[in-house]
Amino acid sequence: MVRYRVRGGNALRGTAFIQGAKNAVLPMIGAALLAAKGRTVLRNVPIIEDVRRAVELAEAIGAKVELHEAERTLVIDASRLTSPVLPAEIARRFRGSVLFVPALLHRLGEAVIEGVGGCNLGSRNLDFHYLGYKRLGAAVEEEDTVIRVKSGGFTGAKLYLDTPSHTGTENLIMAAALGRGTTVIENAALEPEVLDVIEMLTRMGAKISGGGTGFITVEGVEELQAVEHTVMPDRLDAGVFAMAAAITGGEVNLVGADLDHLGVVRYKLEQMAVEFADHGAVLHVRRDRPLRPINVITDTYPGFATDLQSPIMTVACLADGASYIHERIFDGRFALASELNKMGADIEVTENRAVVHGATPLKGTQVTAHDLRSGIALVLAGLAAEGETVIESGYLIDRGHSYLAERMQALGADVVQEISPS
Ligand SMILES: CC(=O)N[C@H]1[C@@H](OP(=O)(O)OP(=O)(O)OC[C@H]2O[C@@H](n3ccc(=O)[nH]c3=O)[C@H](O)[C@@H]2O)O[C@H](CO)[C@@H](O)[C@@H]1O
Ligand SMILES: C=C(OP(=O)(O)O)C(=O)O
Repeated sequence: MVRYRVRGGNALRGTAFIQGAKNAVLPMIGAALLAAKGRTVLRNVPIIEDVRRAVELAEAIGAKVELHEAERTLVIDASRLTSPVLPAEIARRFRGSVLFVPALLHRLGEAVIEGVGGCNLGSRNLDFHYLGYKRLGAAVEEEDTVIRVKSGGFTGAKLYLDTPSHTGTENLIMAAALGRGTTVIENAALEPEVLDVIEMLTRMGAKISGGGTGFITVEGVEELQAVEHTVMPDRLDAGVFAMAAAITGGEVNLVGADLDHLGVVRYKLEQMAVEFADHGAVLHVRRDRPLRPINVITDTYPGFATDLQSPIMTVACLADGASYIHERIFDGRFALASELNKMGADIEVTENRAVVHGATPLKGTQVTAHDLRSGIALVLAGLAAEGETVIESGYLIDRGHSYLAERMQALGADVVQEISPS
């Protein structure tokens, strides 16, 4: 059992190093498995539990993978894949497991999906993925909880997504990249991580155009080569550290954070009284005026990232007045509200809308992380609370944030990770 203990009261000051992006490295591991020869090298890899699970899953299907933690580097040799089965005990522990399907289809002609995990946020459908594979020529069979996809090679087609699914876009690009002919994907995701994956695939030899326009064209090629690629910085990790400075009235330098990647999140934080100054590759963040309340509507990029909705809910607790939050991406992403209420917050939730009545002082207590971002949002609450906040399960936080306690301590926060037998 992993738990975090946080003692509040310190304004964060100093320098934090922003990790590589979880939501870019996971599809990149999937992309590395498309290369039948050579070794892929991924740099700036975040040392998070989801990456550890992805390494285990890649090994379970036959790849040879080395995770060099100190160097934040992955070396992947996918020259021999041996099993099409994505075993439930690993695949159900993270969402990124779904990104291994295209490589299995290209390399082994079959993928057996015993389960896909990820944060529990309400419905997390995969119909766009399966419908897309079918339009490219695959057969999809469902037997109880197991899904079997078979393909004797993909043929280009016109695809569309009802909404711009992040992993759906990445998977259909990877499926089309080694197909025959031209595929067009309409209403494709615009997230910076998707563009970084396209950059890596292009370096591997894929022919992809229209990234970032919502209208992607893929010309299939015969093979893809193993390459070296540096994972982009994690905009969600950067957003969390910016909010940690904001909630404590601190001042931090975020090395590697890219202000443009924050999209609307930047403007919402500015409206709350957070100041940003871009010094090249270092983002300076401070807050020294009272926090103002905010209206947030989550959306796909460049709208307000749903993954930062929980953290900003915590910050809103300390703003004087009512903040309104409308969650539009997931239908079950407000489990945080009742945990914050245990700490003294006053949050009302009606379906996918929340009203945060601030400012309410927060008091440390034992709280539950229901998912990765509600977990990190509770760490933020702990930083601003009186007394000690204990958050379980810390594993969920470690799924997406690397060396959290160490990086928070470097800013003067009292955050400790505790590991005990469960
Ligand atoms: C590993 C990864 O990259 N995870 C991110 C990815 O998740 P993920 O790729 O799973 O999120 P999607 O963009 O696919 O899902 C968003 C919404 O679309 C719906 N949908 C999606 C696919 C589909 O086939 N059918 C369907 O109905 C889902 O139920 C959900 O309500 O994007 C999310 C939204 O930005 C982020 O919160 C996650 O951090
Ligand atoms: C929802 C998230 O992740 P995943 O899709 O990996 O569950 C997240 O990162 O907040």
